[in-house]
Amino acid sequence: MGQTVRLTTAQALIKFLNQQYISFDGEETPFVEGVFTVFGHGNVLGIGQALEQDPGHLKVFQGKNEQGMAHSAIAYAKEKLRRSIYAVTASSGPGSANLVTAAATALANNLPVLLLPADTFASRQPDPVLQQFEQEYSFAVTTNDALKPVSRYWDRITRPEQLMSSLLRAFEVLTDPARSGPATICICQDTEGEAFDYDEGFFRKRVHYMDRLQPSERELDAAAQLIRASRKPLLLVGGGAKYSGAREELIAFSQAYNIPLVETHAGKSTVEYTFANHLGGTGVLGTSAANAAAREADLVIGIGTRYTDFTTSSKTAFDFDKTSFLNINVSRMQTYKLEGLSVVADAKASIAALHERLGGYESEFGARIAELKSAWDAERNRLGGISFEREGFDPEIKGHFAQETLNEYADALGTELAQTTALIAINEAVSPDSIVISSAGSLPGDLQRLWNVKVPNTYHLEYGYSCMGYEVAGALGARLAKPDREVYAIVGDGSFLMLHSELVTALQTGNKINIMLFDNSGFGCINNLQMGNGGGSFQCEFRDHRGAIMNIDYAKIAEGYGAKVYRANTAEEVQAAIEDAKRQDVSTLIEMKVLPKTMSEGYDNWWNVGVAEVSGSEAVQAAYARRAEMLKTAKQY
Ligand SMILES: Cc1ncc(C[n+]2csc(CCOP(=O)(O)OP(=O)(O)O)c2C)c(N)n1
Ligand SMILES: O=C1C[C@@H](O)[C@H](O)[C@@H](O)C1=O
Ligand SMILES: [Mg+2]
Repeated sequence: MGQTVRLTTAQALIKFLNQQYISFDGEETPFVEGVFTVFGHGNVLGIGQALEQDPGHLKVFQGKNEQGMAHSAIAYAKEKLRRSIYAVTASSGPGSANLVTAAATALANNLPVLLLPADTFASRQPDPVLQQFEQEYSFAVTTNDALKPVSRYWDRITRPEQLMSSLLRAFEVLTDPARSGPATICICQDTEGEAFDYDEGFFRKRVHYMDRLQPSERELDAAAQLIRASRKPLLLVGGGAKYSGAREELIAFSQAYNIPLVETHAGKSTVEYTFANHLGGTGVLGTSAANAAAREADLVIGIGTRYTDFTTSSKTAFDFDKTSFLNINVSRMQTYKLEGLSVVADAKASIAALHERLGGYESEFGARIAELKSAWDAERNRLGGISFEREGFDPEIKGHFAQETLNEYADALGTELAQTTALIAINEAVSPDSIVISSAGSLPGDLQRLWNVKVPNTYHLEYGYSCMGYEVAGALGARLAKPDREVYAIVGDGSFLMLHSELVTALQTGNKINIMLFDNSGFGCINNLQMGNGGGSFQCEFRDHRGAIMNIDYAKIAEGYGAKVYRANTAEEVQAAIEDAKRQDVSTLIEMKVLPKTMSEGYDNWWNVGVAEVSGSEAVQAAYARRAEMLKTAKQY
C-alpha cells in the first residue's frame, strides 16, 4: 500500500466522485456533474460537511423533494445520453422512502443515477434514532431496504473502508450501457463522519470506458440473411438507438434499402420526423402510418427497444403469423423477446456493419411509405384545427361525455380549446431545437403522435415508468444538461398537482424551464380508460363536494413561487405566450384550460388492461368480451 490519507467516509466519497471520468468514442469527460441534496440529520453532518469543505468540481443543488430532485438527476442523465450523472443524497427514513419512486423510474428507463441515502446508526447506540421504524423481526431492516428491488446495485456501508469496494462496483454498473440504472449506496449516519486511512491510490483519476459492443460475424451473417429474405422489413427505433447515437447509420440504412422507420417514446427524435421514411411513433400511441407499416411488415428490426406493451399494442401490432423479429440490443435479455434473432451489440455499430452486407437489396415498400406518411400528415393537420361547438360536437374520445357535459366544462374552465390543437400550436411556436419533456397522462399519446421533431434528440419522454410528477423536475434536469436550450415541460393538471416542487429549485438557481400546463380538470386519460371499458365517470374528474368542476388558478400558484405566468386559452394566445416566454430569463408557466375528451386516440391500437370478468354492467361485460376477442389475435408471450 502506498500513501494514505485520513478522511471521513463522506469526505472520501466526495473525493472519489471528483475523480471519475467516462470515455465514449475516444472523448473523455468527467462523469459526475454534481450532487442534489435535501439535508437532514442523517446526511448534513457527513456528506453535507464533506461537500461544504471541498466539493471539487461538483455542482451542489438544494432540492425540494427527494423524489423530485432524483427525477431531475435522472432526466439530466437521459439528456446526456447516460454519459454524465448527478448523485442524490437524502436523509434517512422519509427522505429515503421518497427516493423509491424515483429509483424505480430510473430502473425502468435504464438510466444511471447514484443514490446516497443515509441509514440508521451502525453502532446502534441511539436506537431507535429519529425516523428508525424498528422492524421487530430484524433491526437490520431500515427504510433503505425498500430501495433494494428498485436498484441495479445496492449496498449498505457500516464501516468507512467498505466504501472503496462499494463505489467501484457502483461505478461499474453506472457506466455499463447494458445494465445502466440506479446504484444505491446507503451510508450509516455515524459511519459518514468516521475517519479511515484511505489508500491514496483509490482517489487517482479513473476512466470508465463505455466501449461499443461489436456484433459477431455469426450474428451479422444471420441478420443479413433474415433481412434479405424479407420483403417488407421495418426499422423500429428504441432508446438504445438514441443512446448509441445511431442517427446517421439509420438514415443511410433506411434510404439505401427503402425501409420505413418507426419509433418508440424512448427512441423518438433519434431521427427527425422530417426524414422522408419516418412514419412516426408506433403502438398504442402510434400514428396511422406507423401502425399500418407495422402490420404490413414481415420483419421488425427492433433496435434498442424493450418491446413494451405500448410499443407492441400488447402484442397485437404485428401479424405474428408472418412477421419475424431481429433484435439488436446491448442487453441480451431484451434480444430474446418475441422469438427474435439476437444481435447483442451496440446499435450504431450493428446498423453500420449490416449496411455493408446488404448491397443490392431493396424492400418492397416502394411508394407505400410516402403514401402512409402523407395520409398521416393530413390527419395531423385535422387534429391541429379542432374547434369546439356548443351543439353536435364530436370529440376524438367518443361516446363518453354528452354535449351538456362538454359545455359544462367549457363554461367552468372558460375555454373552447382542444388539446390536440393546443399541442400542435406549441410544436409550431417553439424553436425547433427546444427540448420537450413529459411522462404521464394523455399528453404522451398526443406527443408521440403529433409532436413533429425537426432537430434530433429534442424529445424527452419518460415512459418506462410513466411517473406522474417527472415532468417539472425532469425539465430542470434537462436544462442542466442543455443550458443553452429552451426546455418545455408538457404536463397535465393531475401530474402538476402530484409533484412540481423542483420549479422552486429552477427559480432559485436561475435555471429557466417552461411549464406548459394542460388543465382539463381531471385525470383525463384514466377517465377515458374507465369509460372506454364500460365504466362510468368515477373519481377521475376534479369536481368539488357539490359536483362542480374545479377551476384551479395554477398560474397564480406558479406566480407565487416567482415564475412569469401566462393564461392562454386559444391557439393564438398559446403561441403569443410562448413568444413572450422566450424573451424571459426566469422560468415560466403557461396555463391552458383544455376540454376533456379532445386528446387524440385510435389508429389501429389496442391496450390489454384488466377488465372485470364478472360485472352487473352490460357495458363492462361487453368490454370484457372485446378484450377476450383481441387476446385471441395477440401473441401470448
Ligand atoms: C405516480 C403515478 N401515479 C398514478 C399514475 C396513474 N395515472 C396515469 S395518468 C393519470 C392521470 C393524469 O392526469 P393528468 O396529469 O391531469 O393528465 P391527463 O390524462 O388529464 O391529460 C394517473 C392517475 C401514474 N402514472 N403515476
Ligand atoms: O395508467 C396510465 C395510462 C396511460 O395512458 C398514461 O399515459 C400513463 O401515465 C399511465 O400511467
Ligand atoms: Mg388532467
